[in-house]
Amino acid sequence: MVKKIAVLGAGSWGSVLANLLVENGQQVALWTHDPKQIPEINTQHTNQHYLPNFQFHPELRATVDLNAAVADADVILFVVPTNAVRSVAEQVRPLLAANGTQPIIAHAAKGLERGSKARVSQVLADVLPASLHSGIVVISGPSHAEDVATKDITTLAAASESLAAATAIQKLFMNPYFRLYTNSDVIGVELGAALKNVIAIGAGALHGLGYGDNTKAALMTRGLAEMTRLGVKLGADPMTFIGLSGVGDLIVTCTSVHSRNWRAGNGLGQGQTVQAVLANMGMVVEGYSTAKVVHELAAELGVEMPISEAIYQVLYQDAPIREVITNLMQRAGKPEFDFQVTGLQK
Ligand SMILES: NC(=O)C1=CN([C@@H]2O[C@H](COP(=O)(O)OP(=O)(O)OC[C@H]3O[C@@H](n4cnc5c(N)ncnc54)[C@H](OP(=O)(O)O)[C@@H]3O)[C@@H](O)[C@H]2O)C=CC1
Ligand SMILES: O=C(CO)COP(=O)(O)O
Repeated sequence: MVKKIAVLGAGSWGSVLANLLVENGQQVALWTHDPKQIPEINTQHTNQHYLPNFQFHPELRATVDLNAAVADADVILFVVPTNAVRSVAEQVRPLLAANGTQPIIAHAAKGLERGSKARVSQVLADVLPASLHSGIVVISGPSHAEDVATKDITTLAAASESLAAATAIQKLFMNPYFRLYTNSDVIGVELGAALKNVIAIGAGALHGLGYGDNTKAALMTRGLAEMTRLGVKLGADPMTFIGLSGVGDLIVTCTSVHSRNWRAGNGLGQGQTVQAVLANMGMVVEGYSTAKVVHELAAELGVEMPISEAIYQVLYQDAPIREVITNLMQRAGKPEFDFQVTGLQK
């Protein structure tokens, strides 16, 4: 059955997901807060700033009318940057009450909110009616918009406390090149997605500085160890970090030129300033604000996250990258595994 879906956010990921849903035969309203995008998306069927040289399905429609987008929607999918989710949800809340609808709430944002340190589903639960909370679905995994646009085979997790809601989202998105797996570990999936962006900035920086493959593998593997350490402390299942939203997304973000986080790091490695790389990206670099939240959480919870902390020092304290790498390598020796991997029997 055709579902009505409101996709909120017409950046690179929102417009590609909306386009995919149209191709899957769904009725989609792509909401943007920027009226300048409407003629381009609806008439030329492009979104050149966010997705150069890509032609959308002619039936994809964008709107600035949030009420029209969410009225009677079966699903509302938030795809704005993490730090914009709260303000968009606050605009949606009164519209839901006025329309008396009970849509599935989903999101595809990858970060931790500045200030509150909340995961995105926690932000949504903070703002939206309690009757919708248990059905919030997170979709996340190794998935650059640029590759999905060209129908590269892509796999994601659809995580929710409600298997019914996760399965409904899975069905809407699945097609011959896009495959979703349900997952009940919302905490782990959201943390994997958010924390890998910080590590990806580090991977880009190593590339920019000319480090080789051994160093990049070391960063990813030890980065994953500390992502898992913080995740477990916050209630995630450690197994989630070897899944799509952990190792999967870490690989794609730490190795792809499409990654905004990797490109930001690469610019830093080549000697650009933080301000310059952020200003020139023209798209969100989630790992920048998440690095600060991770710094705060790690200190608060007493979790050792040396790589994320080094990246924080580069981003916020002007620490020279080579110096933080030297400091990391001079740390005392330690065992490889310092946490218990549950669920695995000897
Ligand atoms: N790009 C990708 O490949 C993927 C991205 N993601 C995640 O999806 C989320 C969105 O990323 P992405 O699409 O890349 O981001 P972009 O920077 O490409 O686009 C963000 C969009 O959100 C809009 N926006 C920003 N602030 C607000 C606001 N306060 N109210 C309404 N709209 C707003 C922007 O509008 P404006 O043009 O006015 O700035 C823009 O249209 C991020 O959390 C990202 O990590 C996840 C998987 C893949
Ligand atoms: O999460 C992503 C790919 O899975 C997108 O990463 P970037 O935001 O770094 O482009």
